[in-house]
Amino acid sequence: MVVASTNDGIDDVEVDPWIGDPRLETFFGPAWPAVEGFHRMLVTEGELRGLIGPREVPRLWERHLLNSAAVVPFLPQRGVIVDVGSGAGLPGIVAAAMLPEAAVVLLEPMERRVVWLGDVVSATGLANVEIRRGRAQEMDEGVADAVTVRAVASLDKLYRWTAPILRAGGTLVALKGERADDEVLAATRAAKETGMIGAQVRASETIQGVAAARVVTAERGRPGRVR
Ligand SMILES: C[S@@+](CC[C@H](N)C(=O)[O-])C[C@H]1O[C@@H](n2cnc3c(N)ncnc32)[C@H](O)[C@@H]1O
Repeated sequence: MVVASTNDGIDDVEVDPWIGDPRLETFFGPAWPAVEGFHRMLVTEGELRGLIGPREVPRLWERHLLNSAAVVPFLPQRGVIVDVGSGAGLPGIVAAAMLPEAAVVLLEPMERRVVWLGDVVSATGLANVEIRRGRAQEMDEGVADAVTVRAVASLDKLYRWTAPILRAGGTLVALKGERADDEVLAATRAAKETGMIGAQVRASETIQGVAAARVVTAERGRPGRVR
């Protein structure tokens, strides 16, 4: 961890080691201006607006923005993606920036966070984002080609909440941590009951040297298909 001493070591400030690293711009490509703008807003306003803790600021790139980018390889280039429990906009804003031809719906029940998401969309100019205030259980049925989710609920709950949102053949893409395999096992019954099939834990790489994210993917079964 990089630490900058601002006052004879009395007031040490942790610095994000990714600041100024050219590999970020290369990795994000055309999405870079929007992702960089989003990062800037999180740094300047994120803590103040209660979206991230102070300790997260120096970890924004690796733990949050690159981690969010890890869902993109499992998402369709076009179609409707619903990000359930967007919060600060993770992974939904990053996915929208990287998939400009997809229509991304950020679903978030908390008013304060909905306002923030609107501010982010205005500031970044992302034209492919719709913000909806509400809970997953209240969302329209069968509308999504994919659902993304990070840090919202256990996988068994996510199956129950998101299977109805997905069209048949649509994919749930859930960022999970170390216990991803255990969660898949624990959700076996919920998978059967909700018609979610083919759950897999995938290691998703972003930039070389960054620990791969663990992503659970599962598909909403098509009627009549053998599981
Ligand atoms: C811990 S935060 C995670 C936010 C963001 N996905 C991230 O990774 O930083 C969980 C978010 O899920 C939202 N949430 C909780 N229950 C929900 C539900 N039933 N449907 C949709 N969102 C929900 C909360 O309001 C909150 O913003």
